[in-house]
Formats: sequence, structure tokens, C-alpha cells
Amino acid sequence: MTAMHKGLWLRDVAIDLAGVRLIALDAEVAPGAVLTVMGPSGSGKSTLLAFIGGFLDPVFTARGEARVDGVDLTALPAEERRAGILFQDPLLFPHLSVAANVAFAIPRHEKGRSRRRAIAEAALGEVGLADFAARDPATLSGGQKARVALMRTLVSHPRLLLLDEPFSKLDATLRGHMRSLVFDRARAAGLPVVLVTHDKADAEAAGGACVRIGDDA
Ligand SMILES: Nc1ncnc2c1ncn2[C@@H]1O[C@H](COP(=O)(O)OP(=O)(O)OP(=O)(O)O)[C@@H](O)[C@H]1O
Repeated sequence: MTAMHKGLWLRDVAIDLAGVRLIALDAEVAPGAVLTVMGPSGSGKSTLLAFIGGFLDPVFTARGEARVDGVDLTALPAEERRAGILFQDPLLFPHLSVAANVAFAIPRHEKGRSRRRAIAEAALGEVGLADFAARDPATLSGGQKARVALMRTLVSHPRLLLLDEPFSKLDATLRGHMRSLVFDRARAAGLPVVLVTHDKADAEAAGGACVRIGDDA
């Protein structure tokens, strides 16, 4: 039996595209810690997140393990991996209110409309958006949308966070606030984080290990 590792454990990960090795990686990320992944455009950073999250395009061939607290995610379908994913765009559902966007991600075992609404509103309150619950997401600022997207991810009780340049569209001040918020929340929840970024300041703020992939390492 394999020993149980807390946090994320990437073991012998190898991802090929058209017979060419794109990524070869071994890494460990402790609960609440951040692994920053940097590298040139096209080097495979988003592909690594897709491998872990379970949305790898079939054009790639991949092997290796991605375990969280001992559970091999690669043996699970994407919907059971419980990867919390944030992209550059917040991708809020335009036809739902801000609160309904967050409530959408709450696990099904939380029954009842009012209970789900209360969870969503409490989550919004934690990031200073209690008064925005009924708003149309299109009326929010970029920083507000980013906070809604974060809370929508966190209420889903993810096992880990996969961040694909989530701060890159924010201005410098907001970027700093959002980084602290995301890393603080990940630490509080004990979630390992994989952060893809081009920004060295992101890597420094993350404070954990940094791996470079691609040809300019
Ligand atoms: N569906 C696909 N079919 C074929 N090739 C793909 C597909 N998706 C990605 N690729 C290729 O795989 C390689 C890695 O792409 P990926 O998006 O992971 O790079 P990246 O490091 O995240 O780039 P960027 O920094 O520009 O976002 C690139 O060469 C890309 O063109």
C-alpha cells in the first residue's frame, strides 16, 4: 500500500503532444502551500492544470499520478476530482445573480433553497460583497468579479486550487489584494495550490516552490 501524503503529490507526470514530451514533472505541494509554474507561452502550463483537473484534451497523452491526500485524481472522472479552478477571466454565469453564481457551486448535499442562499451570502460577506448578492454580474468591477469567482470555487469544497493566471487582468493594487486573499484562503482551508503565472511578483507573493517548464529554464 502507498504511504499517504498530505497535500498534492505529482509523481512521474509525463505529458506528450504528437510524440514530443511537453512536460516531465515530479513535485509535492503541502496543504495550504503554493507551487508556482512558470515557462514560456506554449510550454504546457495550462496543459498541466488540465491533466490534474481532468480536462486534458485527448490530443495529449499523459501518464503519472496526481494525488491529493492520497487520492489519485487521475483515476477519477473530472467531476469527482473536486479541483477548484480559476482562470484569467472570472467566467461568471451572465444569466444568474451574483448570489446564484456562488450557490450554483454548493454541493448537492446542502439541501434547501434558503440554506444554499445563506451559504452563498455568507461567502460573499467574507469578501466584502454582502450587498452585491442580488446584482447582475455584468454590473460588477473586475476585482469584484474575481472575488465572486473565488468564493464560487471555495463553496464547492475543492481538494485543491488550480490557478491559471487569475490575477493577470487586475491592476497592480487589486492584484496584490487578490493574491493575498487567495493565498490566505488556501492556507486557511489547507488547500494545495498550483499557480500558473508569467509574473515573478506572483511567484514571490506565493512564497512556495517554483518550477519552470519549457525551453527557457
Ligand atoms: N487542443 C489542442 N490541440 C493541439 N495542440 C494543443 C491543444 N491545446 C494546446 N495545444 C498545444 O499544446 C502546447 C501547450 O499549450 P498550453 O496552453 O498548455 O501552453 P501554456 O504554457 O499554458 O501557454 P500560455 O502561456 O500561452 O497560456 C502548445 O504548443 C499548444 O499549441
